[in-house]
Amino acid sequence: MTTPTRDEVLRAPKVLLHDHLDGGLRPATVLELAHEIGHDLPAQDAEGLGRWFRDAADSGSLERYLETFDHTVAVMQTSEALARVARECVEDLAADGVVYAEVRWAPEQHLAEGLSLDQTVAAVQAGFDQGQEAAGGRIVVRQLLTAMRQGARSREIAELAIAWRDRGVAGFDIAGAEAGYPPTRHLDAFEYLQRENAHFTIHAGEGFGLPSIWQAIQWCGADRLGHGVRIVDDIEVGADGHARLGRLAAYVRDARIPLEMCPSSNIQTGAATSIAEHPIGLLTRLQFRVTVNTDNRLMSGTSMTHEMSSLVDAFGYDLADLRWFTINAMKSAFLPFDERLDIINGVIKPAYAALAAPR
Ligand SMILES: O=c1[nH]cnc2c1ncn2[C@@H]1O[C@H](CO)[C@@H](O)[C@H]1O
Ligand SMILES: [Zn+2]
Repeated sequence: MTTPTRDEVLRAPKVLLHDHLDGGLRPATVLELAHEIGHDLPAQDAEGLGRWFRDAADSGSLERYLETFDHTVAVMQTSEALARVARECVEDLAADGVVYAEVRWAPEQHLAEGLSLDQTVAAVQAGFDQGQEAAGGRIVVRQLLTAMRQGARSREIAELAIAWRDRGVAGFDIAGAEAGYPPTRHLDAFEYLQRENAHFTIHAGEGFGLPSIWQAIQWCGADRLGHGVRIVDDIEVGADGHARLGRLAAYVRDARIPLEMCPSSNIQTGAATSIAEHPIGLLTRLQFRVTVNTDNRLMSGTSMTHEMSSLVDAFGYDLADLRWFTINAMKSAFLPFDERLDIINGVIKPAYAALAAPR
C-alpha cells in the first residue's frame, strides 16, 4: 500500500482507546468556563493558552506534566461544564475521523462544587449522547471511569463503573503519578471488577518500569496497558537486529495484551526521547498488539491524525500499517464482540479499501 498523505490519514477511520476528557478541552472553552467561575488562568487568549499547556506539559516528568490538569479540572465542576466538554470532545474526535473512542476521566476530581459521583457520570454521558447524535452515527463513544492512584476511592469508582455499564461506561482505569503508587494498592477494586466480569486498563510502564507492568497484569489482571512503553526494558536487541524477549515481554506479546501507546505524550513526560526513537517502532516490528492514541490532545497539541502522521513520517508506515493499528485497537475495545466486528467489517475495512484503491 502507498504512503498516505496527511489528508488521507485524516479521512481514514481511526480508533482511540486512550484519551483523557480533562486533557482534551479546546483552549477557547477553558477560557470561557474559567471566565464564568472567576478561575485564574496563565494566559488570556486561546492561542496563548494552548501554547502554555503544551509548554508546561513539556516538562520531562510525569508528575509535572500532571500539574497542568489543575486548570482543566477546575473548570469542569458543574453538570453544564462537564456536558459541554464531553459534547465538544465527541465533535472534535468525529472531525478528526475517529469512528470509535473510549474517553476516560476521574469522577472523584469533579465533586468540588457539590456534584455527586453519579451526577458527574450522568453529565458526561449527556454530552456524549448529544455529540454522537449530532455526528449522525459517524462515531461511537464510551466512557472509561478512572480512579486516581494516589487517592483511596478506587473501589467506589469501580462500583460506579458497574452501575453505569449498560448506560455508556465500558470500563475502568487508574491514572495519576505512577512511581510510589503501585497498582496493587487498588487490588480490591480490580478483584471486584473481575468478579463482575468487567473490563479495565491500567496506566503502567510510563512513569515507572517493569515492576509496574508486571503488577498490572499478573496481580491486578489488567485487560490492557495504558502506555506500557517500558516493556522494552525487557527486550534485548542484538547488533544484527534480532530481539530477545524476557519472560514478561514474551507474556505480553503471547497473550496479545493491547498496548495503548501515546507517542507525543511520552516525549513530554520523558518516557521516550523522540518519535523516531519511540519504542512503538520496535514493538510494531515485533508484532505486539500496538495501538496508537492521543492521551491528552490539549497538553500535547495533538489529534489522532497528528499522531498517525508523525508515525508515517518517522517510520514510513503505509496505509496497511495504519489499518493494522486501527484494527488492533478495535479488537481491543471494551465493546461487545459483535459490535466490534460490525465496526471492523462495516466501517474500517471498506474505508481503507477505498483509500487504497488507485487514485
Ligand atoms: O499519561 C498519563 N499518565 C497518568 N495519569 C494521567 C495521564 N494523563 C492524564 N492523567 C491523569 O488522569 C486524570 C483523569 O483523566 C487526569 O486528571 C490526570 O491527572
Ligand atoms: Zn493517560
